[in-house]
Amino acid sequence: MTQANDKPTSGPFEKTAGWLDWYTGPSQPTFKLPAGAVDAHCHVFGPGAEFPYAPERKYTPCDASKEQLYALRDHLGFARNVVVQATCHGADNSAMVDACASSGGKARGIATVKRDVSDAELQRLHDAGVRGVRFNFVKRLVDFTPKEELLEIAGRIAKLGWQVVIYFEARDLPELWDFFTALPTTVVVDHMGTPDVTQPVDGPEFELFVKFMREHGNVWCKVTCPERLSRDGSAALAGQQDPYKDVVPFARRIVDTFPDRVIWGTDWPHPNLKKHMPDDGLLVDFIPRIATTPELQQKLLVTNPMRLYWPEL
Ligand SMILES: O=C(O)/C=C(\CC(=O)C(=O)O)C(=O)O
Repeated sequence: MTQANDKPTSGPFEKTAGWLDWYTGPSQPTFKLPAGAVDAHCHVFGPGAEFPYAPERKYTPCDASKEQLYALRDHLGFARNVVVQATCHGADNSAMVDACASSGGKARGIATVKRDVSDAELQRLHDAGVRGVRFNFVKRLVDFTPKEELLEIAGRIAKLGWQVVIYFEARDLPELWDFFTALPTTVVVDHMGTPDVTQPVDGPEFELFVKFMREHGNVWCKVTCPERLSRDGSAALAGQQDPYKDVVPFARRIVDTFPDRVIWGTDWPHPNLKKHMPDDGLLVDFIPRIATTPELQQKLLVTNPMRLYWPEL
């Protein structure tokens, strides 16, 4: 049986130089997740031998299979996953769809689609558990797609009741504002809009993000990725119970201000981290530092993601 500490493999592909593999042997979290908790942002990679990486990809990861993801889910104490299509698979959603389809209803997916996707394919994705598309504006990950093409896709998926997940860098929010605020769906922002956490939490950059959420009730936020955003050097490793201190004020502000529009996820297998790979057990222990009461934790981990991804339950 696959365990959460199985070793990563890379199949027929050669990993990007300097690639950090996901952490094996994650610790048992001290924080006990509420029953029914959802890991609302994670990925599967390949395995490349079965689901080849896309020719247009900007990085080649180590494999991170559905079995390994679900072993981690069980180890950490989550009940469900939302599997987000990663750019290394381009618009070929096969690995993500396969993960959802074989989860016994415990996983939903976020896909990448192109303008030429057929209605039949959208319906097939829906039937497999897909509930949204991701628009990625992070320049190191994707080539530019014209906004009118994305708006056309958003209009079509809105009819299925899907959401749009947006991934962008904070400095690009002013330029993307008009486009984001024109989206006709629920909009879910990855990683708090990737703030520069060396700036003040009430400085102009993060104020703009808070204004974006305050003025647009359809905008939700993943308070994820302290390990990606942190600049203070304290990692969730070796039993460290107080890592990523510089990210805490940002995440806590969003959770306190918009408790009904926040969700959380591991971001396993943590693509493209450069300095360290976190122990996912310790990442779970980060949650009570940003959602500081049982009520906030219940909303963040259960009520909110269930409303977004399993509204029928
Ligand atoms: O886990 C994430 O969200 C982050 C990624 C990879 C990614 O999103 C992708 O490949 O689509 C990143 O910042 O490199």
